[in-house]
Amino acid sequence: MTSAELFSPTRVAGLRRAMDAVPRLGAAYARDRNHDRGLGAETTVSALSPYVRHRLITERELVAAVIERHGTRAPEKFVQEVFWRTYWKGWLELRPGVWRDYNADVTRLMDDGEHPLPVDAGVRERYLAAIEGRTGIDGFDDWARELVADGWLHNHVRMWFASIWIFTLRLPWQLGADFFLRHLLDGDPASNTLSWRWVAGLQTRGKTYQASAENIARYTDGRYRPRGLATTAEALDGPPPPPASAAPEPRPVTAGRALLLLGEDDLHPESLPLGGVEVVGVVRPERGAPRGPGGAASGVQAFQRGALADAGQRASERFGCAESVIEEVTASALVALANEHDVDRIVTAYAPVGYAADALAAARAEAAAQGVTIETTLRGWDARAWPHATRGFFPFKERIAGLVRDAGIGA
Ligand SMILES: Cc1cc2nc3c(=O)[nH]c(=O)nc-3n(C[C@H](O)[C@H](O)[C@H](O)COP(=O)(O)OP(=O)(O)OC[C@H]3O[C@@H](n4cnc5c(N)ncnc54)[C@H](O)[C@@H]3O)c2cc1C
Repeated sequence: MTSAELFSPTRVAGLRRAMDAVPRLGAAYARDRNHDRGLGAETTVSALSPYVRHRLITERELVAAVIERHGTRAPEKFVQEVFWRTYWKGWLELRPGVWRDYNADVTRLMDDGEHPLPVDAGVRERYLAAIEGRTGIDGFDDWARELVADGWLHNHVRMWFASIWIFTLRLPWQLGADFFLRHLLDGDPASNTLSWRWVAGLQTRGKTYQASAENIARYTDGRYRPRGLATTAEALDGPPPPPASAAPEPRPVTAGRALLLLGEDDLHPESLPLGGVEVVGVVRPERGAPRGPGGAASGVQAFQRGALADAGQRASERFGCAESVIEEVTASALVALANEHDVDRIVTAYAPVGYAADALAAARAEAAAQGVTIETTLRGWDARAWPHATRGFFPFKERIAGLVRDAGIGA
């Protein structure tokens, strides 16, 4: 099956998958989630990440659905996993320099060809063997091919893959993160970059993740038992993470007529906090953000485009106005549409650190110079959680029950 058959890029498809998954996301999830049984009926996890990543389904509605079904105790593990996503997003939001450094590293390590390859000839050979599934390492080669074909991997597989990439194949972690980001339908600047850093021992300083043949055999129900894996996993060297900056403040958007711009990070415009905004037109880019110098894989591009189109249609129905499609987010395209609709304001969901936010920031500065303001609106879910992503996940975890309550869930 192709990624398009496995993951249809619509909210309805996401909701259907969620309805099937929710009964399994209580005690069964806590017990079985580390086993990789692949995608399909036997999956031990939700496989909802492409939908959650683009907010075709919001974290809030997913957590609310599992708590409504199971109560608060049984789905604790699942709720925590959803909050890992929120935590990583907050952590990177408070330290955008880590994202800039990662991008600079990828640019430095790759040549500037149409299909970029590592500059270093020795790395290039091993890199190609790894991404084409030709290393001879049991499991790893199948996972590389699965990632390219399906656009999704189980969490445990991602951990083993990253660990083997870094400690057995001795490839730069940034190139593995880039390979993941370009091929995962859920490819996310925060969850991906910071998980790779975590495996490498850069995130929790000195603490690495070491894949072992026994662990892989156990959690793949004996399907794989790779030989020759690195027997040590010494943390990589790197600068300590910068101190946390201030979290973005939620500000009410100015009431009145405005265009609503959709972005691929938040595709549930129906639940955006829009206060007194009167949406007079919906704007969406035709394609999603690039995902690195090599661009997003074709399956990812198709998912991004489909998800944007799905949200555009819903928004246009919800707000009762026409939708305009622009090629990509640029000031010239947005200012022209603002003039056409006789408005000087465009409202959009807050774009978290990543490629889409970079494009938005550039367009915002240029549009302002031409008299069109782009205002962002931050969801309460992020606004309440991100300020707590200053240290490790464990202190953050203590806040989860309160954050769930503050989101009005289980009340
Ligand atoms: C090296 C590596 C790279 C990763 N890259 C990404 C990425 O680019 N995008 C991404 O969304 N996740 C990433 N993850 C986290 C995690 O593997 C996926 O979110 C998860 O496998 C998605 O499958 P699921 O929907 O079945 O998750 P479930 O177990 O069903 O969890 C439900 C939801 O919680 C969130 N979630 C669960 N586990 C994590 C986690 N460890 N970190 C962050 N969020 C989590 C996801 O939104 C997920 O859809 C990465 C993990 C590793 C180890």
